[in-house]
Amino acid sequence: MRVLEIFASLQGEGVNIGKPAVFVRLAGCPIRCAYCDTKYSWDYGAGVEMDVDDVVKKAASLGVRGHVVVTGGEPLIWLGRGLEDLACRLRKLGAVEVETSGVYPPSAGLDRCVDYYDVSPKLSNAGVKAPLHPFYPSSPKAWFKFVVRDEGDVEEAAAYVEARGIPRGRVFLMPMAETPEEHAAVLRRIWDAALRHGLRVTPRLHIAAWGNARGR
Ligand SMILES: C[S@@+](CC[C@H](N)C(=O)[O-])C[C@H]1O[C@@H](n2cnc3c(N)ncnc32)[C@H](O)[C@@H]1O
Ligand SMILES: Nc1nc2[nH]cc(C(=O)O)c2c(=O)[nH]1
Ligand code: SF4
Ligand SMILES: [Mg+2]
Repeated sequence: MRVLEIFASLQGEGVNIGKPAVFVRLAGCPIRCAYCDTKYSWDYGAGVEMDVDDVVKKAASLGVRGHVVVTGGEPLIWLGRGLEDLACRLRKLGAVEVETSGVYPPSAGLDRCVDYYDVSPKLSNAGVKAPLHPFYPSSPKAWFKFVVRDEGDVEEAAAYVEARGIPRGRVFLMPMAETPEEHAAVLRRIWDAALRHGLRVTPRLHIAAWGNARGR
């Protein structure tokens, strides 16, 4: 598989926010959201070719235990091409969380080895067609992060959750931001709308601390 980076950091977003974790970022994404903060991951040939063995060895060598995040790009493009084996073997380091757009359902083999799906369904602010697969609203392992930049986006997220039967207790709103300044400004802009709709907000810890720096 093509691997962009393997690093240790704090999980910056979502249900596992704040946990020390090893991140494995796989290359390739066909979805191409307007706001994507990881555009360098889109190219299928980005990064370096590594076999699962080497990825697990490198991840283990960072010394962090307890939590692993597999992200991208869109990591599920690697279904049937090493992703299942990778997730199952990373589990010896800790709980496995997969960051995904939710467009592709997991295989049974992947689902066996994933502890959390951190799903980020795409609203109109992404400017792309990326329908959420119905697997996720009914998976007890799925949590949802909606990227929002203003009150209109919060309204759209609330309607989306209602329409797809996504359990509200598994939903977060997340500010669209790549700098600490934007992050604070967007939080202030969505704050009251989140309250009105009774939806939980996740900050982006790494953005607040470092901006959109690679390896953080
Ligand atoms: C780079 S994506 C990789 C995983 C997968 N492709 C996805 O979209 O969920 C990781 C997370 O970053 C979020 N994200 C990307 N760009 C962002 C931005 N500018 N502001 C806030 N969140 C962003 C995505 O929505 C997703 O939750
Ligand atoms: N600290 C940190 N937490 C993250 N959670 C999800 C990330 C991602 O890019 O998928 C990410 C990231 O890039 N950095
Ligand atoms: S699906 Fe994820 S990686 Fe792909 S463009 Fe959207 S935010 Fe970026
Ligand atoms: Mg990121």
